Amino acid sequence: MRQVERAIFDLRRGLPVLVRAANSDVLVHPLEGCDDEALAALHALSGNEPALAVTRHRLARLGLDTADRIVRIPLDPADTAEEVVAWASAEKSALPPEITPQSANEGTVAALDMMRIGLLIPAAVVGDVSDAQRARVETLVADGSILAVAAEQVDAYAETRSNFLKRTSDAEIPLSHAERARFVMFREADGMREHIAIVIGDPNDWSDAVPVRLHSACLTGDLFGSLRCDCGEQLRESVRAIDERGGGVLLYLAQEGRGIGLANKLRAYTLQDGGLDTVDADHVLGFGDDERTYGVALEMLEQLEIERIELLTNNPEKIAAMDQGGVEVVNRRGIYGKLTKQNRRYLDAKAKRAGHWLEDVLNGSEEAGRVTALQRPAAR
Ligand SMILES: Nc1nc2c(ncn2[C@@H]2O[C@H](COP(=O)(O)OP(=O)(O)OP(=O)(O)O)[C@@H](O)[C@H]2O)c(=O)[nH]1
Ligand SMILES: [Zn+2]
Repeated sequence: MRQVERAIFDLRRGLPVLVRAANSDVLVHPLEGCDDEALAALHALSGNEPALAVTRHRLARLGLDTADRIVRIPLDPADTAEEVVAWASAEKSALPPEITPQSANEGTVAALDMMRIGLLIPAAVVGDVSDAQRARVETLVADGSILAVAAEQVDAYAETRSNFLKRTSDAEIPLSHAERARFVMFREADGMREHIAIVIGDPNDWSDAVPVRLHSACLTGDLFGSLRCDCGEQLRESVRAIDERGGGVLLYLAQEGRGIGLANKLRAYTLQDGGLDTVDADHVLGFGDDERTYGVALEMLEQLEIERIELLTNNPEKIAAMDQGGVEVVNRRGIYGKLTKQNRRYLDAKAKRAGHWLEDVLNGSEEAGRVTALQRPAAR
């Protein structure tokens, strides 16, 4: 497991790693930091012509469909790094017609899984190690110049990494909107991410269906009051609403940018400034509509012994995730930020593309910045 974490760390630093797999060992260079020199080095060291590995979301942006999760686009020695980076992440980009994407081998799939876990753009240049180059590559692995990791270790890591949340510490933190608040900190097993449960009030006094907010981190909105989204107001209003309802829990989840990370969210914002909506911008970078999963939230609720909830959300996916995880959503409560000229397009896309219940905000009939008094049954 530690080897996988080291490999992700190297990829984040822009260094190549070797992924060992049954059919072929694969040398991987992350897209970020990929220049002509890196391309040439990968070609020379692997002994094979490199390929560009991308997700099916990215391939769709290039106008091609695939049933595979990850594909490889074969590269030619004449292709420049600039072209390769554009095929992987530029808004307007097309592959030369003679290029046909191929299924990705096991090592390549593992490589892209590491990119996603490391919150990098999910794309890489990869080269299968030839028999002629094997000894040279092994020398570099043996002397520590290149880190090697097994594809099956990556699979195991991706499946179990968020299991076994460790409760690390907690403290009373009176908040302006909820004086009786306790921050309870959890750390994922691999130590990479931390999540916080803000426990409001006394659990003994909570109503049978505990008011709960699952809040995905948004540094720009939560902390700086960005007008591009509604997160900051939703956060503060949730705290106030939970307190008003006799207490409950806000889970502050380390899922910045719907799970793509802050660096990629900023890239997505720049793409949106060029005209794309929030979902299409993520697709351009190779991500799906929403990269979040809620296993961590379910585990936190389990550790807090919460089984029945009133969920503060406008997002049907969150209700579905709780249902599937065995937490009963007895009721849903809408929670809205202010409609601004800067966030209208974002909220509109959330409603149209992801089915969020935001029609009252968008048509102006909902009082801005407040939690609604509406008691809508959970949509199932
Ligand atoms: N990728 C991406 N993420 C964004 C964008 N705008 C906001 N976000 C992120 O979207 C997430 C919003 O999270 P939440 O407030 O939990 O929720 P939601 O899915 O809108 O659902 P509810 O607020 O519960 O209705 C945060 O992680 C933000 O950082 C964007 O344009 N692109
Ligand atoms: Zn936000």
